[in-house]
Amino acid sequence: MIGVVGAGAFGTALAVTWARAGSDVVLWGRNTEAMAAAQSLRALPCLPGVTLPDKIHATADPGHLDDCATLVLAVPTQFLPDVLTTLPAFSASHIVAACKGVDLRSLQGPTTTIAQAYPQAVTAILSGPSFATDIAAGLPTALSLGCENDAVGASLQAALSTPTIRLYRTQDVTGVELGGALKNVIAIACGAAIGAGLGDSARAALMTRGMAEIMRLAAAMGARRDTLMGLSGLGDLALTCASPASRNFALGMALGRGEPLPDATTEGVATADAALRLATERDLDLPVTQAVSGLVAGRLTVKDAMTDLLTRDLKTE
Ligand SMILES: NC(=O)c1ccc[n+]([C@@H]2O[C@H](COP(=O)([O-])OP(=O)(O)OC[C@H]3O[C@@H](n4cnc5c(N)ncnc54)[C@H](O)[C@@H]3O)[C@@H](O)[C@H]2O)c1
Ligand SMILES: O=P(O)(O)OC[C@H](O)CO
Repeated sequence: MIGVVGAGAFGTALAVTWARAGSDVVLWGRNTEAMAAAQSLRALPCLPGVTLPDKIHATADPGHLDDCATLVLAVPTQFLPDVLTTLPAFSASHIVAACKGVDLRSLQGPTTTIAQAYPQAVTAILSGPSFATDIAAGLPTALSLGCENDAVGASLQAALSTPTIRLYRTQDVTGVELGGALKNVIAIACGAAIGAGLGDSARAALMTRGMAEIMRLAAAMGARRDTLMGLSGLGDLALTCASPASRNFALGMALGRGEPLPDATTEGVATADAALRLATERDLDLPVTQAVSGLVAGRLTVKDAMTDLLTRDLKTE
């Protein structure tokens, strides 16, 4: 049985696809009334029009997660430590993070946070280009599964792949985590460029230089280059920087149009500052990330940010 913690858009979409593929799934959300309604109406408002298969048990009672050998945590990264301390201890042997961010307080990726709470469990990270709505609609998706323990990684890869979700496996957990987290920051930059009318060429430049920043920081933290050139990295960057369906890209577009910050809990907002701190500790320069940090905090306008980026010293590629 698979336990999914977090009945938001992504957790629900994953639960739906695994249930459709034949797994029994416990879908846990913190709101008792909302989860009782989900269990009886077989739907959740975060995924309109999607019917919860019978194999999903929607609940707000964490006791129902006790029998799950595998737990998948699909909550926003900045809330993960709270979720882990609020919930009772579980006996799950495998815990998979499905979050895309770096915790701003600890500067840790989700698997490290989980491993501290559950030292007995093997942790893994599931990330890659995927909109919850696409997964729930049964559209084809390919994701990266990062797990240091390759035997457990292989069993999770088999258990969590479905006819519509294909998982690729790697032991490079850091690379998968950082690829998914840092692409959100670059998506905000690209959205801002498009929202401000700076054009597709500017977006391509930001994607490319943003990818260089992702590689620079990730390599300094021990990630492998080929991981970042894979699904969680280049793949997710391509999706998120090109689609207004991305909350990070849409947030950037709003800022680019001169509107106030729409939602400070969007993953890329906190992760921009976390990435900058990680870079400062390593004496690395991340100019696009720095621009995003200034933009979301209201310290910079898009015009100022572009001027800063364009007037930097000229360099080799
Ligand atoms: N939505 C997508 O298309 C998508 C795709 C891939 C990955 N992700 C990632 O999945 C993660 C979750 O995103 P989502 O889209 O499901 O978000 P969401 O906003 O739809 O849902 C978040 C869930 O977390 C819960 N939550 C929020 N704050 C909480 C708290 N303090 N304590 C306990 N629970 C809390 C909410 O109630 C909700 O159930 C993020 O890291 C996101 O980047 C999302
Ligand atoms: O809506 P976003 O910006 O959180 O993006 C969703 C997924 O991460 C895309 O892979």
